[in-house]
Amino acid sequence: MLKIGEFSFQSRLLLGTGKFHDYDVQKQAVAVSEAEILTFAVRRMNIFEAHQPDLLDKLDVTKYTLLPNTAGAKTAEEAVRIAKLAKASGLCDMVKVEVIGDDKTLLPDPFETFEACRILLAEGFTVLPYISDDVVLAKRLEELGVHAVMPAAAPIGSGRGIVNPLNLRFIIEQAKVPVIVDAGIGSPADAAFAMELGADGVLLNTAVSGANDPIMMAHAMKLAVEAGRMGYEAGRIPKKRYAAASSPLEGMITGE
Ligand SMILES: CC(=O)[C@@H](O)[C@H](O)COP(=O)(O)O
Repeated sequence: MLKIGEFSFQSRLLLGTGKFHDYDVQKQAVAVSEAEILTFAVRRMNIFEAHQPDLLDKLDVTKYTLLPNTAGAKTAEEAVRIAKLAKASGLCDMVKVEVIGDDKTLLPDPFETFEACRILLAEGFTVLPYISDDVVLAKRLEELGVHAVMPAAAPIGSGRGIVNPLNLRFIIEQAKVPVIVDAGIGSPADAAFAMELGADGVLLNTAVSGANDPIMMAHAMKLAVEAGRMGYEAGRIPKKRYAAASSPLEGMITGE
């Protein structure tokens, strides 16, 4: 069970709704993923600007928890404004805080992200900041009171997978709130690896929407997240330098 603030979920896979070429494919991909949390960029929606499309048009939104995100914000003030607009539109008051600090890498601005989180927490939002895999920032945000942290595996849309597993592991080990690995996941193996590291969930978009078969990939991601989690809970064997026989002659049950 994934618990974020007051909310509880069976699924540990969070899905982005953008960049699908076809809304029917998006709908089917969302369904087979069995994701319960869907995120979308408020600024790309017609609630923000009338000419924008409705990314959720084909989806039965009553079946999901909608996680508005503040993509497109470059300052704390913009992120707060977007979050408030989403809330005023009757959407969930859980918000993914995304404040981009660099246009080329789309990496988040830690200072503006922190400030946006401070303001939104004071206003009663359930706050999930998207951050780099910065161990100290994750800690500071937790102390501030955020409800989850969302460190990037790699830059958004890069599909590079987990570039710094050690940092993610440090973030996970110290965390007292859920850690959801967000952005840069390229394949089911990446998603399973994040879960095996001990992440509480994975958020991804491009790996599914950009796949040759987004519906099959959504299914694969669901299985990968479940398998990774089970592997983590089961406890993997330690890595050894040398071989250890699979059928040793001594020290095992003999049947006598
Ligand atoms: C949809 C969303 O919130 C993205 O900003 C998110 O970070 C996913 O990134 P990928 O597209 O790399 O999975």
